[in-house]
Amino acid sequence: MRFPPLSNGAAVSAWPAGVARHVIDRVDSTNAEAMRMAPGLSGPTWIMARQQTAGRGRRGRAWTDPPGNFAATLVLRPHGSPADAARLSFVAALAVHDALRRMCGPHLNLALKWPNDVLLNGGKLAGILLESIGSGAAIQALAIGIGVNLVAAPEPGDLEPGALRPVSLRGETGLAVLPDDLLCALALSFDDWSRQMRDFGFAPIRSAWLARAARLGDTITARTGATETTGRFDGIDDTGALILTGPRGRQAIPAADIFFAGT
Ligand SMILES: O=C(O)CCCC[C@@H]1SC[C@@H]2NC(=O)N[C@@H]21
Repeated sequence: MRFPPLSNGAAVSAWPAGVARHVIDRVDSTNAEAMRMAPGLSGPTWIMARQQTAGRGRRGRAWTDPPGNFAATLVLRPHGSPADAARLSFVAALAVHDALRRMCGPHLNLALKWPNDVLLNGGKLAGILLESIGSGAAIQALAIGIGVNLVAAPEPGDLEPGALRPVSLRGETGLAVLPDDLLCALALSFDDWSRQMRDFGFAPIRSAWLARAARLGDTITARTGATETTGRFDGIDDTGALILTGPRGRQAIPAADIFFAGT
């Protein structure tokens, strides 16, 4: 099937073999729908909604997306360990980055922010939320939810103090990318990167992610609950934890929100 070239980002028609897709007009959250559908799915499936009424973000935050923005969830039955499942968030961030570059061109000023945001011109363009059915060694299904502000970004006043400026692709560049086209590009890109991880492990994912990382080598702050750690951002380890080097030496931080000075 060929999508008509309605956007000024390149239209994408190919779709990875063995992967299903469901497109829904309106749903509470594609991640919630993924959890409901997972028991009946026979293989990897992308669920995309044209509108979400109760989109969810990381750490219990809400995620708003009007029609025209991208909201989709990939449901997988992960074969590896729970740690491998967590590493798929880096695969997803790389896939979003590369799909947008492929559609919009190499000059699109994209970067990745740990753990898995995609930035455009330094503002937050896309977020990723991993949720699972089952836990530990018994993960039955993994939902990788991806939201991209293609046409509109939330008002900064609706966000928590210190949150990165939200941006949209259209607002920053004037480019129009259709959610259906991005879904195809993203599904292909995710397929490529997840094969890399299956065949060669996390090392190539880690290096590709670091090559696209924002503020590598800069001083940043990681906040987990009431605990704040400030230090030099020295990369990620082989579990995907953030490496910060500060007055207390080198620390690996498995989960946090990070803040850049001056944003
Ligand atoms: O807080 C974040 O940065 C993560 C946002 C993830 C939003 C996406 S939109 C598609 C999927 N469905 C949801 O309810 N959330 C994710």
